[in-house]
Amino acid sequence: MAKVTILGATGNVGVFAAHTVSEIPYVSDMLLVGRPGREDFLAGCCRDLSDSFAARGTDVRLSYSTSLLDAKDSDIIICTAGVPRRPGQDRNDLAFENAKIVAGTAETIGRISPDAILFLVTNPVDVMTAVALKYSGLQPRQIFGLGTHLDSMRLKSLIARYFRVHVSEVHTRIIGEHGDSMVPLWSATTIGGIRIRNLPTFSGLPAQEMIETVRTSGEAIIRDKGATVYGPGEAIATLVRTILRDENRILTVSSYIKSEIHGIGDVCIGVPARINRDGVFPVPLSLEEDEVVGFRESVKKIRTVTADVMERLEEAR
Ligand SMILES: NC(=O)C1=CN([C@@H]2O[C@H](COP(=O)(O)OP(=O)(O)OC[C@H]3O[C@@H](n4cnc5c(N)ncnc54)[C@H](O)[C@@H]3O)[C@@H](O)[C@H]2O)C=CC1
Ligand SMILES: O=C([O-])CC(=O)C(=O)O
Repeated sequence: MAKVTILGATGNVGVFAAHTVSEIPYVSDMLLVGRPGREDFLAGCCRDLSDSFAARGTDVRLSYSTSLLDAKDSDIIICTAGVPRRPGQDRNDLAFENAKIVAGTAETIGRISPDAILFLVTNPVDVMTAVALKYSGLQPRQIFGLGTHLDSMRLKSLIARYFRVHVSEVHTRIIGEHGDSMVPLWSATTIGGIRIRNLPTFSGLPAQEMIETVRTSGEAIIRDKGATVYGPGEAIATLVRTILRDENRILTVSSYIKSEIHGIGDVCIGVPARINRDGVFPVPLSLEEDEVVGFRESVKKIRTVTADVMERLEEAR
């Protein structure tokens, strides 16, 4: 049984993640952490969630706090704390402001919960994963970000609809930045176990259009309804379940790579990783030529933003 803590629990993503994560049978304790001044909202969330537990027969000890120190002894800490982008902004525009929040948070977590797995959702998520890794002092296997998992799910859904098959028949991945430079792996995309490129209908697939839809998906949802909630909330629960049930699933998350992909490394970025109770382990893989080129570009971009943020953080401290 496990204790899961959600930081930023008064936010759009945090509130819904509390609901999805509480459904996982291995979760015995859930702590919602918000900022001082938000006690009434947090208390209300706990009461509201408890009602849903009664309705569905869930047995989770639920509590809230405005002190990060109560996250002590957590098995998994999910960080959704930070500012979201507004319409017209890029995720990278949030980098420094959110890095300040994540760096301080990670330092405390490294001290009070050295065995925890720290799961970053805050954007820009690849950069936040690197900041958390540096400031927490935890092992790379203990730190990961939602990365391109949600993008991969968005593409999976578009492909399933195009071919009129159940989503479970589609396997696909997007690697690289959770952002504009993301790279779809058509070489690793299958439908019913058959490589998508071997299907006669592949030639008619509007691949570029699909990727553009995925790239702009978050922006479009934010423009229309203010925040992306259900997609990230369910994706968060999938990852928490994978860890707690020790499933060894291979999901595409932001993780520190040394040189696993064509010798490219020393960066936190979206890559396929084996995920289990011990954490997150990037899977070495070979890509096709055009995919390597795209991945290198994406790594270069993330490295630049990360280096800039790290430098500014050091100056500000
Ligand atoms: N990686 C991904 O796929 C996704 C990432 N996100 C990111 O998650 C983050 C949260 O998004 P929303 O819940 O929509 O935002 P929100 O504004 O609804 O909630 C933000 C939460 O962070 C807390 N917070 C803000 N500033 C803080 C500070 N200085 N110290 C401590 N806590 C602070 C707020 O109190 C609130 O609980 C954003 O950075 C957003 O871009 C959101 C959706 C998907
Ligand atoms: O687009 C955003 O800012 C939120 C996010 O990362 C997503 O839903 O993919």
